Amino acid sequence: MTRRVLIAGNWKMHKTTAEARAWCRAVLDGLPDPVACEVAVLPAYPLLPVVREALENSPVRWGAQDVSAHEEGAYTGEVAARQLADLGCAYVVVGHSERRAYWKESNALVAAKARKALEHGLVPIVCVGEPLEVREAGEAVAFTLAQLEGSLEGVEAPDPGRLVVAYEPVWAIGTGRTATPEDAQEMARAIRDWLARRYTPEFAAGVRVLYGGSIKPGNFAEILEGPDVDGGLVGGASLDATRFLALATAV
Ligand SMILES: O=C[C@H](O)COP(=O)(O)O
Repeated sequence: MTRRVLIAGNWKMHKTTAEARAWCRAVLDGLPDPVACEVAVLPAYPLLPVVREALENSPVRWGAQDVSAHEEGAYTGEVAARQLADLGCAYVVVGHSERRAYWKESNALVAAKARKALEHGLVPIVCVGEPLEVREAGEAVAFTLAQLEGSLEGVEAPDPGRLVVAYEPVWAIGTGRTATPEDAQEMARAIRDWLARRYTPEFAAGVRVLYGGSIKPGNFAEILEGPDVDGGLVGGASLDATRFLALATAV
């Protein structure tokens, strides 16, 4: 099964509405036609209407960085999957390591968010990855697969195109230190093998597995050489439209 490379830019807590508009304009102006990969941007919630307005009817899709596990109601500060769907979101990140670390999100909560996203037609980008001490202890694969198992508890995607897994080693996020292409491929392969056991080999063959952690134009092409690595979840290098475009053209 062919899997289309996905480059998703996670802006995290950056940009104003004016900056978001300028980024969208610059990316649309610079994007090759046709573009060889799928491109998406994941802004903070308040920027979604602006991004939607700028990107509607373009090849660039958009999504959110988190979602509530609740349907709707008295949950101050939460944003519902149906609200994201209403804003035209295609994707939503769940279980980013920053949310796991700073808001103590558990695997069970991440799985509930992924299920809620799917209920509303959003594609969850389920993030997993080990901290440095786990990698140094040689336990990275076992740790990450256990995290994945918990984060996909009860998650049944209707087809493989409706689920994305992002491997983001915690020690590589925002540090300038990237996993080697071999390490990224080893983990992506292990994730796919696990998906084949948990779902079916056909399903696993269609799920996109992204790498994330200090991706930049200079290292992306070699990371993508891993046959099981299907794209990138990009933080810092997605903020600047020119650098982001350089990633899209590296594919
Ligand atoms: O979601 C994106 C990741 O956290 C990677 O961030 P980074 O590219 O700034 O290391």
